[in-house]
Amino acid sequence: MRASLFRKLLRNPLGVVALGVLITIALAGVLAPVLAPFDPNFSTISKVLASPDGSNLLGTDSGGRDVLSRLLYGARTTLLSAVLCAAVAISLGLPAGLVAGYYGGRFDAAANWVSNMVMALPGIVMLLGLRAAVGPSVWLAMVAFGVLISPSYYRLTRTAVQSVRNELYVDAAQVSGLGDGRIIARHILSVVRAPVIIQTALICAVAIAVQSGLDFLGLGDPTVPSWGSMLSDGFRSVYQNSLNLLWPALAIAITVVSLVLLGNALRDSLEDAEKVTAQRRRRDGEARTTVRRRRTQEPVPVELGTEHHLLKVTGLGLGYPQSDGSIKKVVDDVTLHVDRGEVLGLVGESGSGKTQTAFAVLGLLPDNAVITGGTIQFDGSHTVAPGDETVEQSRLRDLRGRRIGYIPQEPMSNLDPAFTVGHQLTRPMVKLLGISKDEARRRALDLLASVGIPDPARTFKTHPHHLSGGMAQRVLIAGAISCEPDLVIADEPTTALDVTVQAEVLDVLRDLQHRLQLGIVLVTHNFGVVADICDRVVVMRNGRLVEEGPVRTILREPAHDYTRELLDSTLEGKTPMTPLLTATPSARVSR
Ligand SMILES: Nc1ncnc2c1ncn2[C@@H]1O[C@H](COP(=O)(O)OP(=O)(O)OP(=O)(O)O)[C@@H](O)[C@H]1O
Repeated sequence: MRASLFRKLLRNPLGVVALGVLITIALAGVLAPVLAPFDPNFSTISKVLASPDGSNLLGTDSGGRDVLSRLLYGARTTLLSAVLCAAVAISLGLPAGLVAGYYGGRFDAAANWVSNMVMALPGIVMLLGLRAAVGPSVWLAMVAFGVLISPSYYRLTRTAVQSVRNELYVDAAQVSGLGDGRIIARHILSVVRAPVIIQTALICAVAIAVQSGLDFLGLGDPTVPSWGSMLSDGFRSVYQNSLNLLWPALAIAITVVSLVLLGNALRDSLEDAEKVTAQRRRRDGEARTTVRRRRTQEPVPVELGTEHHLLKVTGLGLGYPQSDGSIKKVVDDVTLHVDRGEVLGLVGESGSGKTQTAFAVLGLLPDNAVITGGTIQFDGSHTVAPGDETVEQSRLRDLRGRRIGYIPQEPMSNLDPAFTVGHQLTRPMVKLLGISKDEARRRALDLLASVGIPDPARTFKTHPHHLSGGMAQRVLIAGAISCEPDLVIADEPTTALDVTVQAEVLDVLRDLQHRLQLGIVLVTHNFGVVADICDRVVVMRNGRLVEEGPVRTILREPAHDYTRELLDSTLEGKTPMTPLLTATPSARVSR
């Protein structure tokens, strides 16, 4: 929950009143030993059902006990039992919802089953059974009720997590090298916090009603003063002293109504905050992929061949299982390589398999993707070894962020709106490079300057929604190179930007590539971008490699009709951003 949510709540008069009432009741309960004139169980036999007087301000009950004192101590019992119930429900439902929503799979299926089963149990019957089995205990009853109500937290959290786990900024966080634990704590928990707080206000109201109901039925612990037992006592003596029914009923009603009003006010504040975020997200497009997470395994060492490349993809095939049991191949027998200081353009029309190839290198394929053949080697080590059917995440964990950077297509969706630019830039550096926060801050400011951000100090403190698309893309480029990677995969890094900004961003990339001797794989469908920045180009169509060679050769003399068509369609009527010099003789593959 952001600070603005609390500020918005303070602007809601009903929310403020509800919060004030609840704080007052809580204080009354906490200070009961000081405020209460009598012990709540102290009985004056001569003053049974007495009317209010100087010593018993609200009179006495049927046992001659002071009503005011019992009311104050009852606030303690009632509020504590609500807190206990909510704590039990949260500690069971929240972690289970987080894990099930984030990882899915078997845990999700099992947790769903358990949650459905618990929800199907008749709550009151279970509580009555527990009372019969273990005797009257407010606390045990509330623990049991917490367990019974925990599926509501589980479902809420699971749904909230599922709604953000495919956000690109979650992928981007993983690519920047953050572990699942940190991603959950940093990006996911911030999304579920607000709904959980709202839910807690409402659950507390329900818990108070249930606890009072049990005491009213005489099923509670008679030694513990509570509003429910006072209500029961007042009900029995309503004809002798009707006020004894009024006080606990008022206390319960005011507390429950305040909790419900607080929950509603929080929800209104959250909806206001969400409207802003949703507008921003709609503007920036939807998330497109899920990130695969697998168990740890040791990297597989390989014998370095003579043709050692920074990145070497050999005969890569990948596909997706279909309902008839077959596998639809989306990448087939693709072979390519990139060396340090080289920019490889991966070109092809939409759906040609460029992004899938790049995601296989990054290990960002969806869970159901199957590697049908081939290998991927990064700097001599297999990330996809011969015979692998999936990309083993443990082999990429130490590479992503540190040695392989990623610049995504949609800048805004890849920055978490909840955190400042500086926070998002420095966290991976502190974790991956082991440097101090101050050092990371200095580096982040240098990085922002190096990608052409005019006022790095200001941008550092800014939240992403204050940035333009071009600025956000520069921030992501700064993030991608922050840990000095050897290879950067840029997936259509300029597509979402207008033409002038595109040229500026390409300038930044070109400059960094020269200065840092980066190997870059640039995924694009735009030959103009290729002409501007790439050294070599691989043309793909329908998942297969069509043609490969030095960029100038391909642009001047495309060997394949498809390349010519692609060139005609993208360069028609346009002048390449850099003049195409005479082609340098070099090996070229055409298929
Ligand atoms: N999760 C998936 N399940 C099934 N097929 C998929 C999945 N993701 C991608 N594909 C298919 O893989 C093929 C290649 O997609 P890919 O995203 O690599 O294309 P692309 O060349 O990058 O195009 P674009 O520029 O439009 O992203 C497409 O036909 C696409 O429908």
